[in-house]
Amino acid sequence: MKAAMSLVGNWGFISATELLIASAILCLIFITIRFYRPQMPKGLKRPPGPWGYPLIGNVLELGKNPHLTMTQMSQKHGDVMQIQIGTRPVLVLSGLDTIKQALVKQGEEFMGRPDLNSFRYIGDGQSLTFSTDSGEVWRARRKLAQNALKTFSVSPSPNSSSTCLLEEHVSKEADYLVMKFQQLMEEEKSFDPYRYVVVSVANVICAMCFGKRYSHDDQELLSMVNLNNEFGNVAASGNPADFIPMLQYLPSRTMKIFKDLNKRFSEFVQKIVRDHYCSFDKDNIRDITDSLIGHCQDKKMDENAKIQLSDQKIVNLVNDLFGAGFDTVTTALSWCLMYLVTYPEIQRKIHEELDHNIGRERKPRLSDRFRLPYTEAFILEMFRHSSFLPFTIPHCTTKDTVLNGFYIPKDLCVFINQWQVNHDEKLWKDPSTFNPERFLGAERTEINKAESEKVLTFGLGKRRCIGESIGRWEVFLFLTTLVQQLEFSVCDGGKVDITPQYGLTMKHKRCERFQIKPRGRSFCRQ
Ligand code: HEM
Repeated sequence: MKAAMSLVGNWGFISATELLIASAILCLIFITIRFYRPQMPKGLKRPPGPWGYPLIGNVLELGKNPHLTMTQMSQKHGDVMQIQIGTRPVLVLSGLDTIKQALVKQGEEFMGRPDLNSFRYIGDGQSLTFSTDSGEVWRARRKLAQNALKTFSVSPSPNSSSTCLLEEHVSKEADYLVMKFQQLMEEEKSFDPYRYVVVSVANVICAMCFGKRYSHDDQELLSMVNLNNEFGNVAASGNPADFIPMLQYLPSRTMKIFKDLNKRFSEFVQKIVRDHYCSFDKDNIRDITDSLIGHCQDKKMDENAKIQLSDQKIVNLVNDLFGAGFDTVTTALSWCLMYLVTYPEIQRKIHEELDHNIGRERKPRLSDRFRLPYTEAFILEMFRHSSFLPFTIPHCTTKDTVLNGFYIPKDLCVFINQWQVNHDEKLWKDPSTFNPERFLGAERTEINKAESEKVLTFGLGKRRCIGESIGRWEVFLFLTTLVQQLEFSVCDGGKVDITPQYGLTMKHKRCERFQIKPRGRSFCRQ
């Protein structure tokens, strides 16, 4: 996700003066709040949780891997736990049943987004994903985005034998990657695949949003990819003003960089939308944006202003889809490659399955998913084991409610610990072992649906990822095309480091020692 903002992180960059002023004021507020704590409704309890310090709350305990610490804390305090990050109380939900109860059964109550300082700068506060709006306008915009994704992905491909546009774009990019990796092997003898995967995935989104594929050396595309990575790096260090709101009034270097990057990203998207506006399915989008405008704007507004607003919504839409759709898919694919080289035996089984069911002559297609259960199981296990989105995007409550007998007030920030669910010993045998077979049915010829549905990667309920199908399909098609034609390893049989580095999307350490061996006939385009 573009806004790879970590929930907490390295707070070492607050200056001593910032800290002193804020401490003094906040100690006072803290004491006042403790003294005048609101009364609990009768018969209900406050969620349990660890005791925190004034001003910083539990920040020190959370350390460098908050998903692991919160998992440990939840073992002591339970699936509904309240912690304090800075001055902000945060409800942390663990356990698949509790999370389903909150996000699905009580979906309306847990669907909000918190008013975090950083979120206000993403897409000028108009983002579908991050804005605090979860009412009528948000619903219309989510629908618009879902329709746009459908139009851009599953529509039949007019110019090729592919079954849909998505298959055509991914297949083309995956072919290019095979060719690029072969060329890198010849010229450099080893390479870092991430640098090339990221551009290919960005290209798929570009093709879907703008109907245009960029060359891998295109400066415009490369600058956007770099911008997004820079954004991820800054955001991964965490923004203290999100959790100590008072800090937003003090000058902050992180916030300045954050605003600047957001502005540059928006300008980039606006430029490409202007350049490629003619390739949008405007009638479809305008129909929906018109009804959206009807909800939120004065109906007497003149036509020009309506069109402008419509275009503005398209900019926001592209901003949302681009941001959400390319970092996630790139990260998933690069985790797949890491697991392939870490477990050569598993890679061999995927090769066997591909050879047996597709051969090496025909290109893999999306419809092959059901013929390749082991490969599908591998992808599921990658999602589960890496849990590279350890938390969903933060939620917040839209009204006072009760969960598992605990009183939960309106506007409380809620973290959903996906990592905990994916490593819960009550749900998984040996959760720390990477074992795709856990997802195969008794016959080993199909995926065990009940097991696969326990993996939590795309969130649940009203805020569930709208790009889930596209994300899964992209990962499948990129992976099968690469693995059908190439065998991956690292130089000298070396090991790679697959320890996740904390962030909203957790990455592994980059590895420049990848090697490939071609596996027979290749049908790459030159
Ligand atoms: C492997 C790929 C992907 C993963 C793991 C993933 C995961 C997620 C997660 C965890 C959320 C937050 C859910 C929540 O807050 O409860 C999310 C939201 C979202 N995702 Fe994805 N995603 C992926 C790919 C995509 C793609 C390809 C697109 C679009 C092109 C997309 C668009 C979105 C949008 C727009 C939201 C915000 C939904 C809302 O707030 O209503 N995602 N995704």
